[in-house]
Amino acid sequence: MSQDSSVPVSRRLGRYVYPYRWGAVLTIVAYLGVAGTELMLPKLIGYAFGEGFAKDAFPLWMVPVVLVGLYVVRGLCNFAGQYLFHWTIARSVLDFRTALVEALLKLDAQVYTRMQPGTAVTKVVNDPQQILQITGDVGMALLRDGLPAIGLVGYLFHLNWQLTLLALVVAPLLALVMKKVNRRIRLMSSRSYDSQLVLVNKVDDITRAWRVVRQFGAAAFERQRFVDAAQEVRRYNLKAAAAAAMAQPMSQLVASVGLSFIICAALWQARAQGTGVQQFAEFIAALLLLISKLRHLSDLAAPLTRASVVAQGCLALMDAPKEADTGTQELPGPARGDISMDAVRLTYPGAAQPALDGLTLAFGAGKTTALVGASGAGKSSIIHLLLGFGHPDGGHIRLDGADVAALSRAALRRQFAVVSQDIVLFDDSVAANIAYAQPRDEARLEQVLRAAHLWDFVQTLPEGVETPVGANGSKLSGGQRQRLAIARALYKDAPIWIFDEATSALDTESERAVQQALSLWAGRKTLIVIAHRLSTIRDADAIHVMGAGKLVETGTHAELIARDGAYAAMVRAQAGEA
Ligand SMILES: Nc1ncnc2c1ncn2[C@@H]1O[C@H](COP(=O)(O)OP(=O)(O)OP(=O)(O)O)[C@@H](O)[C@H]1O
Repeated sequence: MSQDSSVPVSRRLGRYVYPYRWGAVLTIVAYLGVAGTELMLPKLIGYAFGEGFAKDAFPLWMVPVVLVGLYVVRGLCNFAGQYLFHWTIARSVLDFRTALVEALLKLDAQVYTRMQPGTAVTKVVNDPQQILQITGDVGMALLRDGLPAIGLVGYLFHLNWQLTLLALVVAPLLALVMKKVNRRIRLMSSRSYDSQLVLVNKVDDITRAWRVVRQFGAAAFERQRFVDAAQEVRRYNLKAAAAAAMAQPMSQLVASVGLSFIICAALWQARAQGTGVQQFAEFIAALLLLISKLRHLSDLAAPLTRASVVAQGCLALMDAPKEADTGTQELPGPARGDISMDAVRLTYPGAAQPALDGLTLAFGAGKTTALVGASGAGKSSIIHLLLGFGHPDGGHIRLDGADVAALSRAALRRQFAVVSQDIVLFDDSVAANIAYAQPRDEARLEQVLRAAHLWDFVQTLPEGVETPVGANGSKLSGGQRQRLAIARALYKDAPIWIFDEATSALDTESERAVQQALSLWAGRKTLIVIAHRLSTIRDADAIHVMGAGKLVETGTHAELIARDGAYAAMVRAQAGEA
């Protein structure tokens, strides 16, 4: 949790508006200009009719000049007010969104396992605009109705301070009623917001899993799930609207109690002290005007509460645990690639069993080391720790003798190129996916495309290397996606290469690409291969066999076959399957 979580929401949002405060101030000035010209209009018309009938009055051409001039000034002020208002909001939203995406990029790995992509999209893209737009609109309405309300209170004091004080007696009652109404609005808005996130994630699921949905003929099922979730949103939105609709009648009810109270008191005062009817009428007229302003102000409670609920959602994302990057040590250049794990333990939050249970093993520099073992044995968890996505609960991991925990995450991750089980591609071109976040070098691009056996395929694409690959590479085949990921890893040219082989069978050409990539690097890079098909790793310098988070046995293929243990049994089992 960040320290910021104890700072009030309004103050935290204010930080994003503060740099553009002059925009806000000028907006107010512009709107004061609009109000000023509006006030001048009746005055000028009165003047024109009052003075204009005399023979030697002002020349007639002044009428259109002044009138049109006034409207021009009013129009300019109005335009400037709107423009400055949106300028301030847009700038603040940009900064707020940027801060949110920065937080998103630094989240702890565990947070991603809990958060659906739709939630992140809503919080980073939609919510900041909604929050600051509502807050801005409410601010403008406060200026429009709040300032005159304060003026009216002053005027009432001027007219009759005793009666005004009496009128203010209902203020605490009004505050109490509004507090109760607001609490209900907050509760319902918060439920509506949560249910809306559920709805967003349903759409996210439908889009992401469209193949599964169709395969299972589950369109009607998904539709119903969506409608159920949408019903929840509707229900809470209606409840929030009903709570908001209570604000005006309740505040008016309290005001009417106060008003009747005051009329009685004023009549009593008038009868006793003989106050004139005019003064009394003026007082009541001003009071009625004040009540009408309060009516508008009470309507602001609902949007403001909604904005505060949404803001809390965004700020919760900002406060979510960040990846700890306490290591400060840098590596001067590429690592040699000597990795050792010493009595490493890892238990994921909420897991009953440790994923790694006192694991001790090594990956030699420039060697090809394979990790094999049953599903869930802990192979990916080793990679998880090597890349610094998590921290061991016990033991040490060393890279070239340096404790990995002491290295900065950036220095550590620069040493690795990874082809993971789940290939993740960006909705961008072939080239952009390969030279991801790195300077583009055409010759190198061709070289890695050829090495990954993709060059010929890419030549057949309509736009060559500039062809978009679709959402997560959906326009490519499974094998092509895998080879693209290999090309990306080749392009990164890191000293340690991790290949987490997919369990699904590769087509022959992809398998050949994998084999060639492995042989291309064998002896030159430190290779860590998580293998499911043992044929891939026959030539490995060492094979670590894992079981239940522990190292079961280790050796070369020949040694392990000779030992006739777990590895030999796995080889026999796969030979039987083949
Ligand atoms: N984020 C997580 N939270 C909780 N438990 C996890 C998490 N990731 C993995 N596990 C658990 O840790 C154990 C080891 O998982 P790991 O992914 O390392 O196995 P693996 O050997 O790579 O399996 P596979 O060959 O199927 O990929 C499993 O029991 C798994 O359920």
